[in-house]
Amino acid sequence: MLWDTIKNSLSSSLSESEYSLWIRPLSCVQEDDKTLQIACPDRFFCAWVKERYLGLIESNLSKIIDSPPAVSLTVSSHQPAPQQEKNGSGQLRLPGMDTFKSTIRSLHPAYTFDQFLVGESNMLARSACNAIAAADYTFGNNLFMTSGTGLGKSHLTQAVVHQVMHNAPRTRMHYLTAQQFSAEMVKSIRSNSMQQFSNRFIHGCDLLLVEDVHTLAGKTKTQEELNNVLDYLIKSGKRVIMTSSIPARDIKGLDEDFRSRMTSGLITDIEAPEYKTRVSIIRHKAAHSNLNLAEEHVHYLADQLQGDIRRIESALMGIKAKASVYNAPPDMDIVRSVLEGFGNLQQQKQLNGRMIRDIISSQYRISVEDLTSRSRKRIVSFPRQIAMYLTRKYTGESLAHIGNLYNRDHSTVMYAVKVINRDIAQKNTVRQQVEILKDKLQK
Ligand SMILES: Nc1ncnc2c1ncn2[C@@H]1O[C@H](COP(=O)(O)OP(=O)(O)OP(=O)(O)O)[C@@H](O)[C@H]1O
Repeated sequence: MLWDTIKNSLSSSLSESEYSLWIRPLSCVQEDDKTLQIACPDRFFCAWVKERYLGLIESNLSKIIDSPPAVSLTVSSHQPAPQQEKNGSGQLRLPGMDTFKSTIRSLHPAYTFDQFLVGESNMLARSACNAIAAADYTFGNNLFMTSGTGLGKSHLTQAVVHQVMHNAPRTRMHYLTAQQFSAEMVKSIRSNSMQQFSNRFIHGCDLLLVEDVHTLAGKTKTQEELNNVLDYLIKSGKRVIMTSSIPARDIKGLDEDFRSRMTSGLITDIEAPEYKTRVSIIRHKAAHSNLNLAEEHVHYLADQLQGDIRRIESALMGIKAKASVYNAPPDMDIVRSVLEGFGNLQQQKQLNGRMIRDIISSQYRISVEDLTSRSRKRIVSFPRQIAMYLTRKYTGESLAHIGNLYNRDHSTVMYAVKVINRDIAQKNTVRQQVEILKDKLQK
């Protein structure tokens, strides 16, 4: 009862997506007239709810009860049971019917949800993948995930495969790259077995995961075939995840029908991890490889290595190797000498929020005072939103930090990023302006 009342009031104070994402999956395991025990689906979820929503839940509870609120969060002890055939395939198999086995390209054993560090930059992608793995349709049944290189697309995609193999081993999964799909299709055409090829993906698939779909640019026949497969799978409620290093709207040489089908579900962009997440990634990866790094080194690396997480991994390997050659714990000299090998550090370091603010100020001929003022005039608010969007995209600065540069809070930055993303998708003028500014920043 208490929990229902609190949920009702949260549903009116939070946005629909926030409510569905973070509150709906919670369940109340115990309540009396002054305490609530709430179960979250997993550890990550628990930590997130604790940080973001526990205060809100407690303040709602204190409005209903007289004593100080006592809310505890636990991880649900109810692990999803391995899915049965019915959940896995969505169809019963009759004797004699083709059983279509899964095809799974090789998996990295560490690309699991547990090993994936979460921050604002990848939170939505992680939650959506988790939902798809659990056959939970909160985010729909198909997902298009984009990011720059080394930001976790393959890691998350493989985490889904690992989890499904563990929890619902009878699910018929096809996990492959777009190039592999294309090569297999060509082989089938040559061997006159296109019908079997189509059947395997259309009738023998509960979960399709295709990586690097941007490589299909210009491959008309493969696009046509994959389009048919997607059409069937999406309409029949099967699950699909696709990844691309380029946003779908920017992939050249794509059939428009195919582009629109690929992006008919949730589109999520993983951004470069913000400073706090980089620190967690460095700590986690160092601990995993038995590398003892002082906090000073962790923060130095987080400051220097923005973007591509492979660079962090490579730096840690280098530090470990050098430390073992010198038979000494890593010190700042070792850390620095390893980073010297990462050529464009300097360039990355130069690009920061202040610099972007100055560029926007000169491009739009608006003073920094106006950009940081309370003015909501379009002539000021639009460049400000563009500046926030570009800072988010091209630096690892946190939402709060970017907000500070403009005397705003983190939610204003989130809103700006959302508005500009939407405008880029819908308005040519905005897309062109952003392209021109991106060029300037890259120079
Ligand atoms: N959030 C994260 N937490 C921990 N490790 C991560 C995270 N994101 C990425 N990584 C690690 O970074 C490396 C690169 O990630 P991944 O291969 O998934 O990137 P990608 O986006 O698929 O890149 P590409 O587009 O180049 O294929 C992997 O070793 C992965 O484990």
